[in-house]
Amino acid sequence: MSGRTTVLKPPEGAMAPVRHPDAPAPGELLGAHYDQCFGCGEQSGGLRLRVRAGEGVGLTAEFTVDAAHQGAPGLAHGGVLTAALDETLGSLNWLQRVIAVTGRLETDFVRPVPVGTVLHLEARVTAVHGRKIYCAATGRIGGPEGPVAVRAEALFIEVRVDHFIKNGRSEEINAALADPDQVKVARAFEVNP
Ligand SMILES: CCCCCCCCCCCCCCCC(=O)SCCNC(=O)CCNC(=O)[C@H](O)C(C)(C)COP(=O)(O)OP(=O)(O)OC[C@H]1O[C@@H](n2cnc3c(N)ncnc32)[C@H](O)[C@@H]1OP(=O)(O)O
Repeated sequence: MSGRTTVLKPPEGAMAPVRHPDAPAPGELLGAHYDQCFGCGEQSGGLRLRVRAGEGVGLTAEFTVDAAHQGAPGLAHGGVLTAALDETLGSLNWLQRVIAVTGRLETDFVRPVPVGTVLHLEARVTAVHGRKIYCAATGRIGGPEGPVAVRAEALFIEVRVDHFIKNGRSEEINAALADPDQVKVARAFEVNP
């Protein structure tokens, strides 16, 4: 796509993404990866994104823009829309059973998105090269087949659980480590990839 930085173009030798055999079935709702997550958790003012597994290494998500998400009066803030794209793209990792963080994310804002709108998101991994995961997403308004309002391309980088343990504030890390279910998911990805 014109205007994109070259780092978002998969290099020669990049591979097609592989859906993990234990990935959630198409149509299955993916739960929050962390209940305090701004994107998929339940906290007030958050995005409360609902993500469903799709076919291949793809998925869909819905984000309802509410008054807490405004930039201009009655319109969604661009950074909030980018966060919705980021969260949707990050959820793709669950289909590959890897843990990865956003390295680069480029967003096109095509149409303004009014408060009250349901943003219908769709994302897919396009290529993988070593730890680098290339992916793309769109957000449509007026229905899943409606016009594109936002779109993004991104590069995620695979990391180990240690990335969070080393860098996260100890208060939240200790609470997460004390929650066996949360850690079980993260460990399962690493021990049994
Ligand atoms: C108890 C705990 C439970 C935890 C349970 C799991 C929870 C799972 C939560 C997931 C959450 C998701 C939420 C939504 C997604 C976010 O929003 S994630 C948050 C936003 N992102 C970040 O905070 C990332 C901050 N950045 C970093 O930490 C580091 O820069 C990175 C990305 C880990 C890379 O550092 P690194 O591992 O040292 O990698 P490095 O060797 O520099 O680079 C590797 C390759 O990537 C390329 N690369 C790296 N950065 C970039 C970049 N910015 N642009 C272009 N290329 C890049 C390099 O050029 C290199 O390429 P090659 O030489 O291999 O061709």
